[in-house]
Amino acid sequence: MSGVRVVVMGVSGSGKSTVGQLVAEALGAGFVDGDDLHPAANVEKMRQGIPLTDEDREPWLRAVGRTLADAGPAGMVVACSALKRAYRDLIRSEAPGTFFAELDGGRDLLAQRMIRPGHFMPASLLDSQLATLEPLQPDEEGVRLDVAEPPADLVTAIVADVRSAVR
Ligand SMILES: Nc1ncnc2c1ncn2[C@@H]1O[C@H](COP(=O)(O)OP(=O)(O)OP(=O)(O)O)[C@@H](O)[C@H]1O
Ligand SMILES: O=C(O)[C@H](O)[C@@H](O)[C@H](O)[C@H](O)CO
Repeated sequence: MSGVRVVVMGVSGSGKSTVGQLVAEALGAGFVDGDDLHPAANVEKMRQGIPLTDEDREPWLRAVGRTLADAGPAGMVVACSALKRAYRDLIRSEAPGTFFAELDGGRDLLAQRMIRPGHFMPASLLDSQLATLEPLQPDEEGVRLDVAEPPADLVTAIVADVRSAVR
């Protein structure tokens, strides 16, 4: 039997790695940071300040979906931007039933949170991330939350929603 499948999604700096890890701990599930599944060429492109294309993201999204699908009974949480509806459809095609927790915030707050010494993602890519983002739609299983809230509150809300969705 497969366990819960959760993607914590949002643009760069929205907190998906931070919150995703805590959600995984709270659910007793595994955690993978989607950034670790990117082909090296994608990371290099982002480091150079060049936005990824749909074609760049396709193999990566499949890897995200397979990571969710291959999880054991404990389940899996993946932090993945999953910016477009089509990207989430691709993930769901590999891992049906995936729950998406979207972290949304205003541009200024996100820009502040992208200032992380040593991180490959330059803050200059925030506008293309926001332009690409297609928020979760009403027919998609998931929840949208405001990243101005403290991580612990976001985790409590996501865990409650995931539990009621899989019940
Ligand atoms: N809810 C929050 N409240 C305050 N600070 C937060 C919150 N969530 C994340 N942060 C901080 O914001 C920064 C960005 O968070 P994080 O790296 O988790 O984002 P991300 O979406 O995974 O970004 P990326 O995809 O670019 O790696 C980090 O310094 C993190 O500690
Ligand atoms: O789809 C994308 O453009 C990428 O996944 C980015 O969102 C980054 O990987 C991530 O946010 C790193 O900071």
